[in-house]
Amino acid sequence: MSGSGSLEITATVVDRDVSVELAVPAGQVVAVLGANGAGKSTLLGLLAGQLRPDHGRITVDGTVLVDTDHRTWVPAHRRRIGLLAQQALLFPHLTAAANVAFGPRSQGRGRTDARRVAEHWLTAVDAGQYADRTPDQLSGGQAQRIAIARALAADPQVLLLDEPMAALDVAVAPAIRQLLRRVLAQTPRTTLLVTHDLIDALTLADRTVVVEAGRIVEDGPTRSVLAAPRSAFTARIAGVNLVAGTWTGQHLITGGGVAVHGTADPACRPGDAAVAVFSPVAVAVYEDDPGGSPRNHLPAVVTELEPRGETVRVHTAPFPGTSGLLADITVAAAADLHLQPGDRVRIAFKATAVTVHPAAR
Ligand SMILES: Nc1ncnc2c1ncn2[C@@H]1O[C@H](COP(=O)(O)OP(=O)(O)OP(=O)(O)O)[C@@H](O)[C@H]1O
Repeated sequence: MSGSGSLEITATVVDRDVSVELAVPAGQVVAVLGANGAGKSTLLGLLAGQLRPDHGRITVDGTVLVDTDHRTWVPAHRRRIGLLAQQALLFPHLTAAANVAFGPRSQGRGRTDARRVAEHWLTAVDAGQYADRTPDQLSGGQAQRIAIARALAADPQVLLLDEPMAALDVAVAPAIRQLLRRVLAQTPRTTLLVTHDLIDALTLADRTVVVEAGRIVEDGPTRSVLAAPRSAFTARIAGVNLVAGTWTGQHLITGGGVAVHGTADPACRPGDAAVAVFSPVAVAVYEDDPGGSPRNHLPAVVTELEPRGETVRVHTAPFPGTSGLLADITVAAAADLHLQPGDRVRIAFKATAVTVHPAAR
């Protein structure tokens, strides 16, 4: 299998007011975040060949797929770009195995060879037992596994995932997320993942771009974008506390030796890079050691007090593993503590308010 390719796109779609420019090195997984109507699907549609830009150029590994200046247009079926949508969209009359073998067959592989590729990917997505079922005999989660196998069996240079967990039952989504994480780690593949879910971005993506009103307005390592949001959209979904470290089996430990206790995603294994996520609302601020000793309490230095209506957001100084923690406390509590930037405080948060997730590479 030849694997992934580097991607470059510059494109404008005038009537949608979308104008994007993005370069993705081979093998990188990029989360694409943005509000409804921001232009995420338009970006995927341009790459998949469902939509023509008014102006633009798209290349994969230097091969030109679209170039409006030279009237170059490679149709969707001749691009090695796989698209996985919210719905599995399997061919209803074909078995799961035949659905997965479809890509290799249409690329000219023989029946036996295509069948072998299909078996490999069905096993990779833990769906070997469904090989002979037709889509009407599969649950939503099972069908999405088959759709992932079908997308990967075609060995795309670029994989486009359009909210692949959004249509699934909340109970099934974590298993599919874990599966995507596993298959993307086994064979690095240039991937664009459209999602509304912070945890998808944190656990699957090396890099996050945020689209707002048809433009890419933020671009950077996922944790930095989420920890220091600059656009209104990211501020709404992010503004969370993130602490990066290593999962020991009992807790997360930062590079500086700070332990954070929380509920770990079952995919976390001892020794793995991990990230603890918790809301500023769950964080309390004390002058001294809090009594009753919540599991997590740390020394911190106040850097900024940000009034937010009924609450005050307390920003604290960075330490290894985090760009600084946030605490949302009441105005009365902030007044009682006489908080000032530069104050040394203790911050505390319950382990039950913290979730720990495997971190993207
Ligand atoms: N088929 C279409 N024809 C014309 N305009 C469209 C079409 N689809 C989307 N648009 C417009 O293009 C802009 C970008 O929409 P797009 O669907 O790419 O956003 P999105 O970020 O994917 O949103 P969502 O999260 O709701 O899927 C919006 O202004 C939208 O109204």
